[in-house]
Amino acid sequence: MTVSETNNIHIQQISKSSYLNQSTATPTELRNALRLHGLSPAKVESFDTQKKRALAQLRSKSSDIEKYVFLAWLRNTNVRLFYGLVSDQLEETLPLIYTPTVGTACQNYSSIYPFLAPPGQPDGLFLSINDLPNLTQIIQNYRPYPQNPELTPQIAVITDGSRILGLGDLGVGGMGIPVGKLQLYVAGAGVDPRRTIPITLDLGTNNEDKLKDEFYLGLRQKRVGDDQFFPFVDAVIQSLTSLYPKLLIQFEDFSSEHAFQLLEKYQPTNFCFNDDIQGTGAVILAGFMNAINLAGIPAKDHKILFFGAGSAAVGVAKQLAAYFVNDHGMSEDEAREMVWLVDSKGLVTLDRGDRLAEHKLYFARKDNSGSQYPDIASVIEHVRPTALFGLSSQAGAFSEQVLKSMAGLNERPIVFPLSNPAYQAECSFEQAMIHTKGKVIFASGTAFPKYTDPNTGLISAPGQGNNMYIFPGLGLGGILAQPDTISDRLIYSAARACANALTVEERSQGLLYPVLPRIRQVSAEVAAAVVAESVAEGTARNEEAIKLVNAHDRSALLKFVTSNMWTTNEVEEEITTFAPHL
Ligand SMILES: NC(=O)C1=CN([C@@H]2O[C@H](COP(=O)(O)OP(=O)(O)OC[C@H]3O[C@@H](n4cnc5c(N)ncnc54)[C@H](OP(=O)(O)O)[C@@H]3O)[C@@H](O)[C@H]2O)C=CC1
Ligand SMILES: CC(=O)C(=O)O
Ligand SMILES: [Mg+2]
Repeated sequence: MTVSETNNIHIQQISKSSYLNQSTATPTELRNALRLHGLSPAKVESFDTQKKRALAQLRSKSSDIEKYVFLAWLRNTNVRLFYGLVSDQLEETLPLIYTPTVGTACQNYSSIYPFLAPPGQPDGLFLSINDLPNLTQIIQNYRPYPQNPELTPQIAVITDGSRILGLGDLGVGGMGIPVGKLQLYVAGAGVDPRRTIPITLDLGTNNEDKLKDEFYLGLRQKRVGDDQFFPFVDAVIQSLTSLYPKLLIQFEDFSSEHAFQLLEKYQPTNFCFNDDIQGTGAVILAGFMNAINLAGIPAKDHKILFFGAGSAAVGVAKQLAAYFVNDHGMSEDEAREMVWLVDSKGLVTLDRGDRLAEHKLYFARKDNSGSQYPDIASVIEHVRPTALFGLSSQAGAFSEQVLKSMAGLNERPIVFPLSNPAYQAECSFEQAMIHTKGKVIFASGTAFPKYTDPNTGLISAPGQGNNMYIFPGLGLGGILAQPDTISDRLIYSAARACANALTVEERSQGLLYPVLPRIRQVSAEVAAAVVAESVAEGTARNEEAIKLVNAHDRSALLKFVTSNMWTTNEVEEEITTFAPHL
């Protein structure tokens, strides 16, 4: 092929590239040099004008799902404009690309799918059980940015759609979650969007409504059994890691038993973590560290009740137990006894008479003297908790009576209804404020509006205890340090960094988590802590990172992290490489 033929291919690719094409903001000289002239109207506008128009269009949509579709289309046609808009308007756009709207998008995924992405611009990578013989080839088909074949993927978020937020089994509709999480990696931690792969494994669905839906786009069959599930996941992991040896894999929204089994299997040997178990564990530990300062009760005097005993609850419980051991000198048994779990049958005890799932055994109580506590009210009376965490997907489970009981037992009750999306939360911020007379220390999984006290006019802001404050920074730290595995120590360091990321002003406002517009700073702190811990435990392989950590220069380490964060400016820099004479 001649040089001019190669250039022609590049030029055609640029005009079609969602990454490089800046549309109406492309300067005239570039339009001429790259033969883009005439492919958009004559006016050359600024990036700010483009963002202003996009925001106006976004706001003109009448429903959140229309806004989701619009934003997905924008991301799949103009990456720079999408991330520019999202970064400028995080508080407005995050609830659209992430929880709560992503939940609605997953529920309706098969109906909206054709409108999310133009042909040839995949929304993510779909791997079905029937693809087993050709996985390696199919994974390589995922090339949304073909003009940069050397940009190997750095992070994959993988789901099988079996437990999407608190909405259950949504089959291939689960794709919205890896897509949403990876957008947070980019917007929240500056991972290069071209180096991310959202993956949904299609192993069937047990959702009868989906199986009956004529538009459902996944395999129309029940989920495969464990005899096929585990070998298939294994084949996917093997193919991914043989193609991309440095790829970090984030497991997301697998049903709880599979989530624990996959983590147990892959954590010791593979570069991976489970967001629902470890990411949630770390973010709630961070919020709890800050909450106990507000509650004014020594850590050792807390009694922590979990409503829900799945991957998220047990993940958080384990992280809290590690905190009591590491930071408060408790023995493992003492730390374990700080925790009570409630599942759909009531307080989890060893002698309840049913066969407990493996992941519940560690925290199952044996001090119940044969008594059983079948509902939340009786458990609260029995335990007298200082902190109540909801990870049950049972909307409204923290009733007026429950909230009043918590307020009766505690000067400052800690109540975290963490289930997603908002309408699955165990209570709202408003309910918590009203029924505890404003005493509550609160965080929820999905953001709730601020509460204005009708008598005093005082405005209170709720915390958002969502793993989004951990996984982007944890992933970036992992990518930068390059250990072979993500150890428990790295997760713990992420939690501590997140807790410490509050500014003096945020602390004085009684916040548990930093405000959302600071998510990149938080991710930088988390990533720096992960890099430092990786060096300390001797697993980091990035020489520059090792040198910086060993020099004990925190600001240099933070600078190293932030200088590795992708920004929309990189698009402008890259496109000019195609016209070096300009
Ligand atoms: N804020 C955040 O960052 C995160 C929030 N989450 C949210 O946590 C929730 C749970 O996730 P996960 O643990 O993976 O899901 P699971 O479905 O595995 O767990 C749900 C748990 O709730 C229990 N439960 C169900 N109904 C009741 C009831 N009526 N009374 C008491 N307990 C009940 C279940 O009991 P049983 O075991 O008996 O079935 C199970 O233990 C989801 O809504 C998810 O969105 C998850 C990750 C992160
Ligand atoms: C936030 C999240 O990961 C979940 O709800 O599953
Ligand atoms: Mg999740």
